[in-house]
Amino acid sequence: MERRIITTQLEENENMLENHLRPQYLSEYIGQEKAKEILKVYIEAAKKRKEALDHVLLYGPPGLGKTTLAGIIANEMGSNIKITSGPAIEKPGDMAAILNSLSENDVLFVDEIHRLSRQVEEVLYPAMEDFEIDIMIGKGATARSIRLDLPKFTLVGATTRVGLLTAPLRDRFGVVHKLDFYTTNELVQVLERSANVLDVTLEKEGALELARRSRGTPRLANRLLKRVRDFAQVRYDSVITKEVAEYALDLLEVDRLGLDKGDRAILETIADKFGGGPVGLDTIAAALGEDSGTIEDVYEPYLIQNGLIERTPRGRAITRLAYEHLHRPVPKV
Ligand SMILES: Nc1ncnc2c1ncn2[C@@H]1O[C@H](COP(=O)(O)OP(=O)(O)OP(=O)(O)O)[C@@H](O)[C@H]1O
Repeated sequence: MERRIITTQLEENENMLENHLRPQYLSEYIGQEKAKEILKVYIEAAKKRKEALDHVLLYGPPGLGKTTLAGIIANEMGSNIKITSGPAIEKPGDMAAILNSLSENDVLFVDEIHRLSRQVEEVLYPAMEDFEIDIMIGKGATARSIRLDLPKFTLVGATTRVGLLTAPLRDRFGVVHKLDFYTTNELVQVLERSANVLDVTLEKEGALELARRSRGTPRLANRLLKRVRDFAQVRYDSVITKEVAEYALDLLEVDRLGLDKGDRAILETIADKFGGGPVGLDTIAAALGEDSGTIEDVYEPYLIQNGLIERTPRGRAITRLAYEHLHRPVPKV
């Protein structure tokens, strides 16, 4: 399938924009009230005791603000943050080197932590528990391991697939929190904040239209805002009204539920080629010429969450709501 505007993966050049729009403190972080409340208490307690914060594991779909929250934790603690990711750390020695470079109370953020290899993960166990690492010195028969003390640090791990974490790693986090999709109202606040930073006028109805089509995800809301801003600047005196938002989003083929062409192709394929299902994931993938893992991880969660697709023991089936959304007659059973 072609490149998606609504993909939650970062696009080229988007990093700069993301950093620009990132809230710096808990008070600016919109929504996720439970996570904020818990973190506030833990952060205050750690600061009072002049200790590093307990290790924190954040999980949930991409683009909901895990990286942002890790940065906020460091800011609120008055510490520095080092950022890395599971796939970037290939060898146990790489992890040892990163840990060794930390200073007292630093935050180490490991994105996609479920992708650490077992050997790399094992370096983390004593580091997280006792702030120590074992390092091998020498080779062959003369090799021996020595124990090194580490500064007290806070590991903030993020994952979209918490089920893939091993039990020993998961158990070493003192705080484990799931981030939820944002409500439309919360996304309106995210958009209003971003519009301010980007210096574009966003009318309430325009914000609502964008929020509704952003799949509960701040990253998508910000991306759609940026695209629509381009339209508004070129044609509409830089004001994003409901009409401008609707016009631009329709042109971008992001529909009223936030679905794009790729999502609709999945629903249409199940409807047209497989009588609405149930049909196996691999069959759907083959019919679309798409990878089944991508369908399962990237497309399907939102379609299921919104009641458009059902998972049955015999495969995927589309729902009545999906037929209605596609403007097709619901088949009689
Ligand atoms: N609660 C929030 N309030 C305001 N803006 C937010 C919030 N959460 C996220 N954002 C914005 O959304 C964008 C994406 O957030 P972030 O990169 O933290 O997501 P993520 O969950 O870490 O995604 P990934 O796991 O894919 O890296 C950022 O630009 C950030 O400014």
